[in-house]
Amino acid sequence: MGNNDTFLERAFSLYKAHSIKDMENTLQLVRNIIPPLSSTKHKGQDGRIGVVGGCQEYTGAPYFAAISALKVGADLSHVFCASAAAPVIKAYSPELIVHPVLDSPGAVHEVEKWLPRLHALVVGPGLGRDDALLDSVKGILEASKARDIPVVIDADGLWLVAQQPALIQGYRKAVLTPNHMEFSRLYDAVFRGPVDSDDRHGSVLRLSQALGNVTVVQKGEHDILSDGQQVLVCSQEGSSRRCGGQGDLLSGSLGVLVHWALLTGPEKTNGSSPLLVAAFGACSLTRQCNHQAFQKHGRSTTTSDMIAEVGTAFSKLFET
Ligand SMILES: NC(=O)C1=CN([C@@H]2O[C@H](COP(=O)(O)OP(=O)(O)OC[C@H]3O[C@@H](n4cnc5c(N)ncnc54)[C@H](O)[C@@H]3O)[C@@H](O)[C@H]2O)[C@@H](O)CC1
Ligand SMILES: Nc1ncnc2c1ncn2[C@@H]1O[C@H](COP(=O)(O)OP(=O)(O)OP(=O)(O)O)[C@@H](O)[C@H]1O
Ligand SMILES: [Mg+2]
Repeated sequence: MGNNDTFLERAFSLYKAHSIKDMENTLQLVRNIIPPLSSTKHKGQDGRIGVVGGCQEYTGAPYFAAISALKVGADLSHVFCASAAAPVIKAYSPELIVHPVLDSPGAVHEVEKWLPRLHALVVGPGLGRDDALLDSVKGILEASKARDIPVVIDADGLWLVAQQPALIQGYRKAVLTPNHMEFSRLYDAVFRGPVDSDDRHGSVLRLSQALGNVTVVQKGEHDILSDGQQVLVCSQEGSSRRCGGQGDLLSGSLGVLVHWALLTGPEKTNGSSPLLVAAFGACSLTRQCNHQAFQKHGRSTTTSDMIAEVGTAFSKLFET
């Protein structure tokens, strides 16, 4: 019995040491995709990101995503939202460019006009599930694919994808960031059966493969990421505090990192998919923000406290 305990402890610490080494290797790849700060660059070069989301009920989520993109290092951050949400989001922040277009009849055209000027779209935070709005978002996704623009799909954007997986099937520049519920919903929609909760790695791998190698990030106690070939695990230490909005910080950050990763290309990511490396970066960053904010605020930590940590968390992880 005693021997067995020692064996298990050793096996566990070996596993832990191995995974810490893996994490460190992958963090190094994230560092490789970060563009240097330079006085010769013009505004916009480090990223122009669009967030599609925000409706009468939810204004926090698109704000969190869009401000996170800026704090990570994008130069410009746009929000395309329903008209009722726009004044609220504008009032949170003078830093965001807010377009009250999503519930207008010409929504797809209004967003399409901006697409040539955007490097990546984050679709879903605070979008809601109104059919007319979702129908416009379907058109926006199709227009983005036609222009080869990378898309991060989160929250109610994943609700739409679960209704119509064909929308992103085979689109290699899509990253899906489901939480526990959103993952089950997607899995069930694609495989017509429940997730095997004992095999999270296999489930994420299979879902990515079935969707034609879109990148899937299953958030949870450990984040499991796959592009249908590799599976990565992000166990960066966070905290036990699970306030709403942490996922929005993740998807907004990922919008910028996806753009940077695609600019850099696979030569600098050691053969791993640039999108997978970007996703690992966003997961590590979100969890590190959570960790730092919790050190200061404990149980009262909120997503705004985490956003205040983005700069120092980023330096600690990626600029040391
Ligand atoms: N301040 C805001 O405006 C916020 C708005 N949000 C928006 O709210 C809308 C709905 O998002 P939801 O995430 O609630 O999506 P869902 O409506 O799919 O609900 C997810 C449910 O799953 C539960 N859950 C989460 N993790 C679980 C786990 N490990 N095991 C069991 N249950 C679990 C949650 O409590 C929640 O009730 C989206 O538009 C989203 O962007 C959220 O982003 C939170 C912040
Ligand atoms: N049990 C956990 N322990 C540590 N970190 C976690 C845990 N669960 C989730 N996280 C982290 O919190 C972040 C958001 O994940 P979460 O599952 O809360 O997303 P979400 O439900 O989409 O959030 P939101 O409220 O913004 O919609 C991710 O970075 C994830 O790694
Ligand atoms: Mg969410």
